[in-house]
Amino acid sequence: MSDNNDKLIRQRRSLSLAAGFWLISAALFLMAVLGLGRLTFIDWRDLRRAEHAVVLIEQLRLGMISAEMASRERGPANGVLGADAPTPRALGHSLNEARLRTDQAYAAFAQALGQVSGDDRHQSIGRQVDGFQAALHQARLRVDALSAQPLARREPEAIKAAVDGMVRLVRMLRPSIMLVMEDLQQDQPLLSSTVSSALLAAELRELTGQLGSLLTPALSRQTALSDDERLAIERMRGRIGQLRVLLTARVHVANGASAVRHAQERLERDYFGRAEALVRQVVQAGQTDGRYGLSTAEFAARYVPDMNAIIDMRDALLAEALQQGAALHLAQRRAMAVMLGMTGLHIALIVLGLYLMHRRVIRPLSRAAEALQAMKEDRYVALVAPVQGDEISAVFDGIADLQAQSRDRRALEAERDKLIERLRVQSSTDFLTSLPNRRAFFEAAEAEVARARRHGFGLVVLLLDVDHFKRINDALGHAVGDLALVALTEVLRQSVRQGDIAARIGGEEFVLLLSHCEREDGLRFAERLRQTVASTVVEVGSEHPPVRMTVSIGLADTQTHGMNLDLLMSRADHAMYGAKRAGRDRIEVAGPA
Ligand SMILES: Nc1nc2c(ncn2[C@@H]2O[C@H](COP(=O)(O)OP(=O)(O)OP(=O)(O)O)[C@@H](O)[C@H]2O)c(=O)[nH]1
Repeated sequence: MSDNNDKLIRQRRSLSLAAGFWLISAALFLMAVLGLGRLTFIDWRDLRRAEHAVVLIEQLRLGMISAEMASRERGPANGVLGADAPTPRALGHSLNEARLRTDQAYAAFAQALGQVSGDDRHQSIGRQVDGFQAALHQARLRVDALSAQPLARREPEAIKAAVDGMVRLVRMLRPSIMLVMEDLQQDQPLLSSTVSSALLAAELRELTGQLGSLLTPALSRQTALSDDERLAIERMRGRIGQLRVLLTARVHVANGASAVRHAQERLERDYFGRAEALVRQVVQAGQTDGRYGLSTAEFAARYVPDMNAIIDMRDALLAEALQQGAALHLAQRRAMAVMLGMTGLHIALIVLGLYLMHRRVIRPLSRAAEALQAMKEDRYVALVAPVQGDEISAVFDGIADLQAQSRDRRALEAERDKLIERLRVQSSTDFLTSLPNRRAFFEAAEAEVARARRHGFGLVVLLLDVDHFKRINDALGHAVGDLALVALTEVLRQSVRQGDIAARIGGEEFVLLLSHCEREDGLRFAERLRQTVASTVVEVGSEHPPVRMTVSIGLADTQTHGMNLDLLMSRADHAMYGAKRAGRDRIEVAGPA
């Protein structure tokens, strides 16, 4: 029993299945949300990077165009520096247009850089923007001041300084472009390789421009090249050659788009074919007699258009990078959409799974547990399975069977108990008079003797026997005898007090145990009883005359005979026979044994 109680207490202390389920559900849900949230965040970050890459490529494009325009501005600037003052109208006009283009390109670049603000790197870009604008202004002032002087008074060093000032401008743009490039390299290494090829093309454009500028002084003089000029030109051609190899290798390795390959073919044909041949021709002439057979303007008219192939190459590479960026962006958006869809589906599945688990397993199990618990207290809770035909419904069917069996068992037990009670009553009751029988009398009398012994009160035993009862039977029949016995029983019942015991212990033999009673009182009671019986007339129907009875009574008491039921009974019996012997219808008090 105590083992069972312990088990019950342990069960109550442990977490219930439903509470455990909610706890695990919450943990599972949280883990799913965190895990999927993290994956979604990674996809979102990649998407932002892809978006950002497109912005960076655009910045680089604008940066390269700014460098190109600054480089292009050198053409009309050189023209103005080579022409006598006042500057011819057409030259001045084309210089102004070139300057406007540089300004516009640079303004667009600076604005694009300004869009990405905040961190230190972009603050340093801001400083570089300011520095470039100041240098541009200075370089232009120098060109303007020099071109305002007559040609003859312009010192070659001053011209060189003015030209160098313009060349330096392009170099000044490089740090800003490289900062953006670094960002791109970090975010999208694949794209950065295409963009760095475009940077190589832009660099090539710059060097080819500078090569043109190196040839221009000798062409305008129409004299042979000086040693310094030849050295500078060869160096420049060497660097251009290196860039060509690098660019070709990159395009080859990257196996670029057809637009890039076409641009490269054009580059080989236009610049490295025609323009390079022109340069070779000029250099050869410059190494001998300086008879070039063409003026600066004629050289520029043939050389500069072929340089456009380099810009086309750069733009094709940039377009390719932008396309790659857009494809990457699209792929990331798709990945993001798929991830969001999967996340939603995942969470929905988890919620659905938990809901079904709760509805179909946890809640029915709790109900089953309640029903089983209630069955112990004889309460029968009806169970309806959420789904028919599954394991839970089988459990519910089993519980319903158990409930039915339990109900039947309880009913049988109740019936059995009633039967036992009836048998118990029957086994201790005389069937004719309904008085306690001999066995029941002794049981009750023993208990009363024990109580009297404990509390010290007295008892009196009266043993009654109907006088000549056989005669009534013989004369009037057994049935009349029975009626007489029932009438006598009624007299006895009405005579005794509550707490006294009246019983039938033989055929026409009765006993009374008077509680809290001493001998004298018992004797008075017996006398009254004897008289009552003697005066009782028993009507036994119209066929027979009424019956009268007398009784002989033997009296024993605890004061005289002690607290011993057997002794009291035998002494009372003895006294009763004494009364019979003495003539009947009398009372005999038993003397000490
Ligand atoms: N009708 C009826 N008679 C019973 C019952 N039990 C015992 N008897 C009868 O009671 C009579 C008892 O007779 P006896 O023992 O000879 O005694 P008695 O005739 O009463 O004479 P004394 O006792 O000597 O006065 C018998 O005839 C029994 O058959 C009963 O339940 N019903």
